[in-house]
Amino acid sequence: MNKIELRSEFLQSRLNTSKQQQINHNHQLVNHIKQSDLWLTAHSVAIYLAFNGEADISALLQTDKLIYLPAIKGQRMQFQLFTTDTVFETLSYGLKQPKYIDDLIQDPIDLYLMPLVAYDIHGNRLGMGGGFYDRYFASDVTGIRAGVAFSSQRADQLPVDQWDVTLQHIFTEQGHLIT
Ligand SMILES: Nc1nc2c(c(=O)[nH]1)N(C=O)[C@@H](CNc1ccc(C(=O)N[C@@H](CCC(=O)O)C(=O)O)cc1)CN2
Ligand SMILES: Nc1ncnc2c1ncn2[C@@H]1O[C@H](COP(=O)(O)OP(=O)(O)OP(=O)(O)O)[C@@H](O)[C@H]1O
Repeated sequence: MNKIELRSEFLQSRLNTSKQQQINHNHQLVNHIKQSDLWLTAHSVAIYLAFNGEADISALLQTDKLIYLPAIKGQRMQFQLFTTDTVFETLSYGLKQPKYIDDLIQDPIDLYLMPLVAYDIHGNRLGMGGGFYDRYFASDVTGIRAGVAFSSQRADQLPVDQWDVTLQHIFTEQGHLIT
């Protein structure tokens, strides 16, 4: 299967999980993340606001760490510091994000927790198809790349394009996988 077929299949299967199951899995996921050395040693962490049935780790917003959220404009994505003053906007397809700040200088971030549509145990990642994370990491970015997903989003072997950026870690409700 190609990426487009895999994406539609995994997006569909993600929507088939019951509400209660999702709540349980989100809770387990957040606990695995919070117990990990990755989280414990990071000062600044990029997370995301779940949409479209993604694993919801927004409980991590309540922390002493510096939390960053992605904001997109055109083809660009940057990570903006989340504070009590953060103003949000909702994009046409229902994605909520901090209002994009023009001419922002990107702070370095220790740990990136990324949403995904599917992953494999080699650390390959299939996203929404916008290429936002791939383009972001194509420029010199330090920081650890970790994917966040339900274990049902695991694929046997994803197709890989030359621009694809791999995951060094994956968190699911079942635990923490190092690729
Ligand atoms: N929660 C979350 N935030 C995120 C991402 C993500 O995957 N999840 N992104 C990771 O990249 C960026 C947003 N990326 C996106 C990439 C593609 C589409 C997209 O396919 N939009 C379709 C309409 C969607 C639909 O309803 O089918 C479109 O523009 O036509 C949306 C967002 C930044 N923030
Ligand atoms: N480094 C890059 N430079 C230019 N274009 C890129 C780069 N990385 C990805 N792209 C473009 O982004 C598009 C989407 O790529 P892909 O299908 O792998 O996205 P994805 O990883 O699923 O999405 P996302 O990263 O937003 O979650 C591709 O058509 C590709 O041309």
